[in-house]
Amino acid sequence: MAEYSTYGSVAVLQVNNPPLNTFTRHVLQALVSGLERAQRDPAVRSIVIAGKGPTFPAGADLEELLGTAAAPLLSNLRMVDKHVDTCQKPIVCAIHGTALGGGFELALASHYRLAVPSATLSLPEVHLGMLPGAGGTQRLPRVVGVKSAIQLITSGQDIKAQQALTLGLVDKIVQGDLLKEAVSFARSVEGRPLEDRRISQRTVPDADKVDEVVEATRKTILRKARGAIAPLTCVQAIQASVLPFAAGMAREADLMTYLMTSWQAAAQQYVFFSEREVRQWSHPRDKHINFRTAKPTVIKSVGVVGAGTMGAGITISLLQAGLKVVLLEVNKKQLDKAIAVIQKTLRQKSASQKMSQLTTTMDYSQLSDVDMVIEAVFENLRLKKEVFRKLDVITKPQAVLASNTSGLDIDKIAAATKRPDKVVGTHFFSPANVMRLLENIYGKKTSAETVATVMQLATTIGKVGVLVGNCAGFVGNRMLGPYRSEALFLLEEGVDPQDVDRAIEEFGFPMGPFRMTDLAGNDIGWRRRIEARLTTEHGPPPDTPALYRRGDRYCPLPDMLCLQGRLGQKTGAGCMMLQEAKDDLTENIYIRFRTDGSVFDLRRLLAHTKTLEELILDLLFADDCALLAHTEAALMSHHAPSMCNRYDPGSRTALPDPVVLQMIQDYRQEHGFKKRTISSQEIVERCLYSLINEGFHVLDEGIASRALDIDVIYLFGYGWPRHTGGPMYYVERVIGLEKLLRSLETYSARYPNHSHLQPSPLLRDMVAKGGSLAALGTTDSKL
Ligand SMILES: C/C=C(\C)C(=O)SCCNC(=O)CCNC(=O)[C@H](O)C(C)(C)COP(=O)(O)OP(=O)(O)OC[C@H]1O[C@@H](n2cnc3c(N)ncnc32)[C@H](O)[C@@H]1OP(=O)(O)O
Repeated sequence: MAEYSTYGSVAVLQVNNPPLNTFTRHVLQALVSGLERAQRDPAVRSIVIAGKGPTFPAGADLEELLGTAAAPLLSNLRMVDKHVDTCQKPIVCAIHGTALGGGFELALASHYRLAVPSATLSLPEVHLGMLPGAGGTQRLPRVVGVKSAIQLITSGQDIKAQQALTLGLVDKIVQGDLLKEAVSFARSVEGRPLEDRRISQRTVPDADKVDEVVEATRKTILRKARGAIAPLTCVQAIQASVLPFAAGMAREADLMTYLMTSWQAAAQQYVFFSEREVRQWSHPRDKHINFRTAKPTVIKSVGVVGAGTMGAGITISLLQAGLKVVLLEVNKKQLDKAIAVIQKTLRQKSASQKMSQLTTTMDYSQLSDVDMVIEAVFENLRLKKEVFRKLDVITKPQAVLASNTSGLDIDKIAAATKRPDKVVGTHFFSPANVMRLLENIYGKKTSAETVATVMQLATTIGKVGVLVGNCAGFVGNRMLGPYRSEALFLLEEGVDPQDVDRAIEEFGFPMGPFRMTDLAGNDIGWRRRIEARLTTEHGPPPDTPALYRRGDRYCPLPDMLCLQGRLGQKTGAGCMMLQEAKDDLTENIYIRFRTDGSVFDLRRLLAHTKTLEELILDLLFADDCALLAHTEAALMSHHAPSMCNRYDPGSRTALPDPVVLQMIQDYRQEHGFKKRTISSQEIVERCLYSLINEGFHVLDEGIASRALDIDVIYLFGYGWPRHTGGPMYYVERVIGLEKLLRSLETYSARYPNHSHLQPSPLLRDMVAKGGSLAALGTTDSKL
């Protein structure tokens, strides 16, 4: 637990609790015993505290902190820190790996800190809905000042050793053998006065500005917190650091109790474990196939087909993980553009050496030797099948073939090959090198080995991989469907788009449904609806009622907006940016017409905006697959007006567009909708409850195996607010399943033709039998 040894006058205490040396009550008791022994021994004149194995303590043991042992654990930690702080012999912390939370707090209570260059320090408690409750909020500001302490504690960000040295958090960076250096350093400071080494005895450098600093940062913290209570509570604790140390500690302890007993802390700790639990996957249809039984194929090289935004992002992720990549793109200009983006991103990350692992090509035969291919071409089933047919012939028989699709049928794609067992879906989220989620989709014939391979790939490239079944939209986008529909129905009834967005953003989403579709591109859903024959590129299908499709209520507003060329924010601009974007546009439009054998005069085109929209449509639905890649490029640089908002040049701030508001008003009048005032609560409930209700269907059908899989998908792919634990956790632990059922019953009685508001049979069953989502398919008792 804490190994004791002496090197002459130096006692060394090494925390030994693999794998991360986290603090349990027993570890802390062992540390206290070690400290007492060293203090008692007259031959010992200094003490070194270090971590055995790969790291310095990574903080309190969360499993213990979640249970009934939380209070004793915390009080033990505070006691250890007090022992260390007040010790009459100098204590040196030797830091390697990650000194996190309580580990970093122990280091701050010590008199000296040495670190290896690769060490990372941080106080990440805010991500767990807590604050650094063992003196972190009191000692850190005494070193770095209130302003920096607020920044570091409310973000929970990593501090690399060099930065820690600059901030005065570390006294020395050690290049060689850390323990040896720490022992000799400890020996060198023996007998020196300790008073100025005790951080607790220092004053906060910017104490006179504390109120000013808090006032200046409060608004930003509140905005970033999106409803989480921990960040502002951390600030309150930091504010108390200007008080005498003991008073500040008492304030910290009170605020810690408040947070520790909040539902938000429980939700965020659930998120922590769920993020890791998804790695322990099992096949929803056959539990014998799981992370323990299925062996992944070793992947060393990956082909990426398509160098659009997604393909480039995926390539960056793979290169950053040290994999070899062959990037294939049939369009030379697009390929060059992607190479420039990849180069720039890797350079920003100081990882330019990774470029040597990249081969770019326009020739499919270059993929003959890769272990796996990720296809990332335009979202079009015909095109994807064509690509898979080619890949099946060219790649080695054992290569895994993955499709980056956001909702197309994996079985249909697999059927284009003679190796359906090796075909799988890998749904990356945009930007693919930034977003953590990877939704992995198995088809009917996908083998256990292939599933294990893509789940392993997620871990290798630092993503959170979640295994799901095959259905339209998989888990994430399928659940988003009812949410979007309900948002549109709210427009019909009298809410303006920005009011729907505001209510959802107040709940904690970074973006409401309309800003989100504006950003992603409204044409994506439109194309999908056209493929599903719910609409056409010219308007509703003939002989179709305007507000119904196949017996279901349908809101045609987004189709109407797309028909007017309101395709989305794309590169962040509305009509006003169109003029400034001419050059890019010229290039892409030129490509398209060269393929046609003709050259088009863009200036004439811009003079007739309608013609431009027609051209975009023409490109979108072009039969020639080769054109589709150009289409994506053309659309990316086409600064079309957004669906519901306008955007000032260079800004991402959505402004309500009077044109759209008028259009919605005319629409309400035409279809006899009577405008009524709708509360934010109703907006949030109807949108989110219909999404969650779909989650119950997804579980019922075995598309997701566990509620936590859905939560992780929403947390890491869709911006669901982390402090609520995810949609399924939130509804079970905060709202209550019974209340969800009653609300859905009320809304579905009021809107009998909104099918997604009809409570799912699984929900009804659970409420009737008192079942629990947490227990459904969960493999681990931690949660
Ligand atoms: C009051 C509160 C106080 C005083 C605190 O200290 S709160 C805790 C502060 N510390 C943290 O928040 C650290 C959390 N852990 C991490 O950030 C990471 O685990 C890591 C950076 C330390 C290591 O990352 P990585 O190498 O990727 O490993 P994993 O994240 O996969 O973790 C390996 C297994 O260890 C379990 N784990 C990690 N941290 C803790 C912890 N603090 N308590 C208990 N268990 C922890 C994690 O769940 C993994 O378990 P398995 O999934 O393998 O079963």
